Amino acid sequence: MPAASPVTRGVIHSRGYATAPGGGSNTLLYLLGAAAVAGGGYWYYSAGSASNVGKEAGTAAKSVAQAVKAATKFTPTKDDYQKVYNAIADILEDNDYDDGSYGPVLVRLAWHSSGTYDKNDGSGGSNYATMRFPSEATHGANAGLDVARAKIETVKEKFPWISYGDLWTLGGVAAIQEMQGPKIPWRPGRIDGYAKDATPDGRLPDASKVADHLRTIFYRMGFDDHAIVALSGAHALGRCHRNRSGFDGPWTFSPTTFTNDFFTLLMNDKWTWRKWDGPRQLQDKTKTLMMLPSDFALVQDKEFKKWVKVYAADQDKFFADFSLYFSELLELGVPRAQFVSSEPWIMKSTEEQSS
Ligand code: HEM
Repeated sequence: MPAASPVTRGVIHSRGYATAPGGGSNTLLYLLGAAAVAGGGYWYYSAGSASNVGKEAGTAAKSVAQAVKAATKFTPTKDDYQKVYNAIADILEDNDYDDGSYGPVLVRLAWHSSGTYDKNDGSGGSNYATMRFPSEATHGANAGLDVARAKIETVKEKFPWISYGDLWTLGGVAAIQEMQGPKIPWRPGRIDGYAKDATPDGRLPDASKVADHLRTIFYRMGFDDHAIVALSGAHALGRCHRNRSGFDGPWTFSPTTFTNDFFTLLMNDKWTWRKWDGPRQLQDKTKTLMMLPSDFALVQDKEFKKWVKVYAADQDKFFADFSLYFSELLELGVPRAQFVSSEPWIMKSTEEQSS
């Protein structure tokens, strides 16, 4: 257990919003407050996807009215969040998309919406779902995540009371669990912020860079070397897309199942630089799989490599550590007081529910 994780538990980075979304008198107060500024601002209940940016004040006021009505009537319970989880699980599989699942790109959405956190000033993180705003959605690192946001918007339509921050992070949780990964402790409480909360470009890692850069980026979030390696194991899932990052191909032969294959392949395969017209990346001997320069840095750096070896040899250990760090990642930037529960919840997988 990576008990010494540096992401300090219990630190509250309050940004001045005293509300628990989805219910209670705090929420109502917040809603009414927001109604007062609806003309000028963004509203956490309204459909705040990037395409809606700049909607008329009248629409915002209408959304506010609906939200006030909803909030006075409805306080979501854990069961309600489980229903959202199930609805996300329902939209994952699609044989016409990539390797047959939206799971990997939803994991990437959850990670990119959280990994903007800066522990030095408490800005960024999953709280305000600021990737809804063009100023953040257009960051190079977020290329392609419009696909994930549009897909999960179909769930938001069914459960309009959930905040985008909660929805996107729950999307990552559901995707990992449904793709046979570990349980990811999660709890709701994020609220949707405003365009002014959007983070500057450059907070997410650059795949063409190596160990020093990874440390700069992840230490800023409050993570350590151990966490960097564990979290990178998510690259067992999904693939790179030429029209998104410029890189190309999957990391493993089972990109829709969560495994420790990223580490076993990294340790045991022979990786050579691919000769092509794209950005520098490595390929395996079958020329099917790829590694990014930043992935390869994990076996070039002695400290990182220690953990790569551990995870290549022990999938259970990887699952346990990944679960802890991913759960922490998804809570970055959220004031403790906002969470509706003092402890994270374990959401049931669809498999468990059917057995
Ligand atoms: C360590 C630094 C990291 C770098 C430099 C990096 C870089 C990238 C790049 C370039 C892509 C390809 C995007 C595309 O072309 O579609 C990608 C995809 C992905 N990343 Fe990372 N990543 C990092 C860490 C993480 C972490 C911490 C997670 C989650 C815990 C993660 C999860 C994913 C997933 C699941 C995909 C596949 C998305 C898809 O199939 O559409 N990555 N990453």
